[in-house]
Amino acid sequence: KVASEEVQELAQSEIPPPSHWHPNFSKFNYPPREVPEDETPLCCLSMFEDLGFISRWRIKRDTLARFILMVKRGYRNPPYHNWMHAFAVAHFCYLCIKNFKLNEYMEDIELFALFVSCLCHDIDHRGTNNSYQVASKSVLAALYSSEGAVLERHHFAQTMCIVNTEGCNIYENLISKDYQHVLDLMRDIILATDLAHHLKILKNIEAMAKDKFEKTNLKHRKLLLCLIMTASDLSDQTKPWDSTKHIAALIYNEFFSQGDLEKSLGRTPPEMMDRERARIPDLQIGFLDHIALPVYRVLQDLFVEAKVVHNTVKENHRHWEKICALIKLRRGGSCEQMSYEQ
Ligand SMILES: COc1ccc(Cl)c(-c2nnc3c(C)nc4ccc(C(=O)NCC(C)C)cc4n23)c1
Ligand SMILES: [Mg+2]
Ligand SMILES: [Zn+2]
Repeated sequence: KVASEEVQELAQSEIPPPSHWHPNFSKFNYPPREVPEDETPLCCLSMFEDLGFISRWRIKRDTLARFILMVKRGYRNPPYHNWMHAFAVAHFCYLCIKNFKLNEYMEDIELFALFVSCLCHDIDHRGTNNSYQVASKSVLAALYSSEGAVLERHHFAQTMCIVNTEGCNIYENLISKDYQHVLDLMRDIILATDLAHHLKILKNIEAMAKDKFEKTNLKHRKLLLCLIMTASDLSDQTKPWDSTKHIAALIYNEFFSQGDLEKSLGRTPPEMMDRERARIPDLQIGFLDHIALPVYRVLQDLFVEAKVVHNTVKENHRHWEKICALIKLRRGGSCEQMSYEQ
């Protein structure tokens, strides 16, 4: 599924240092979506190299090149859940590993599994959510609906297909104990990207942040892996307003397309997916209040370096509040759908 010339070209390219991409590439305010899509595979190599994974895990260059290109090819092109989302998620994870010095909190193999899971966590996403899989009786629902986390199980299954593809197994030089461990870790981490799972363990994460984090405590390390995964998955909210506003447009473009599909099935979509009923600023304020802010608040409780990240999310929340106030003001006048230009 990936042309060998493309693999050879990537495998033989010199791996640029992080500064090649931007002076702030390793800082939290750098927006990874600025990297041109056709340069993202080489940028992934820069991150693998900078994190020391290539030498630590004896990854062959052409295997890594083929793996990255296969993962990139494994994504479809819905408005939001495409390769650039996965690349942005992996970049935020890279920032956390470097800026929080996660190697002092986690084992090397856990960080390796986490970073690779970020790249793979939404593979073959169709732009529709778990409840739509069940409602539409999709093949994925037939396969996985009894256990829940339908999409996430599929993302993991697709990832395993790539790992098991000739010439793509980046884990081929791990000793067998580590090999099994890294696959188990990827399964747990990718399944943890289901927001329902995150909401289930958030209290435990907050309790862990109140206590002293114990590196020797496997439960603490598992909770931290899930927290960094979710914080990375939502990290578009930690970037400057212009980027966040653009992401909201992509997300609701995807949500409203699902709503249209649900209507064509004769069903009533939830309000947030119904283009006739959704009020995006209100929905975004709700998402930030109930999902995003608690994630970056507890991240800041654990890592003082996350303060700047939490502050940016709060600033984006204020932007949505201002838009809401403007709409209410205007509603006094005409109620035309206004553009959210700030
Ligand atoms: C971590 O897994 C996911 C999976 C899918 C998505 Cl789209 C997201 C995600 N990433 N950014 C966003 C933004 C900016 N707004 C969102 C508004 C609502 C929801 C949503 O699913 N609400 C359902 C309720 C049961 C929580 C998700 C949103 N979201 C994250
Ligand atoms: Mg997902
Ligand atoms: Zn995602």
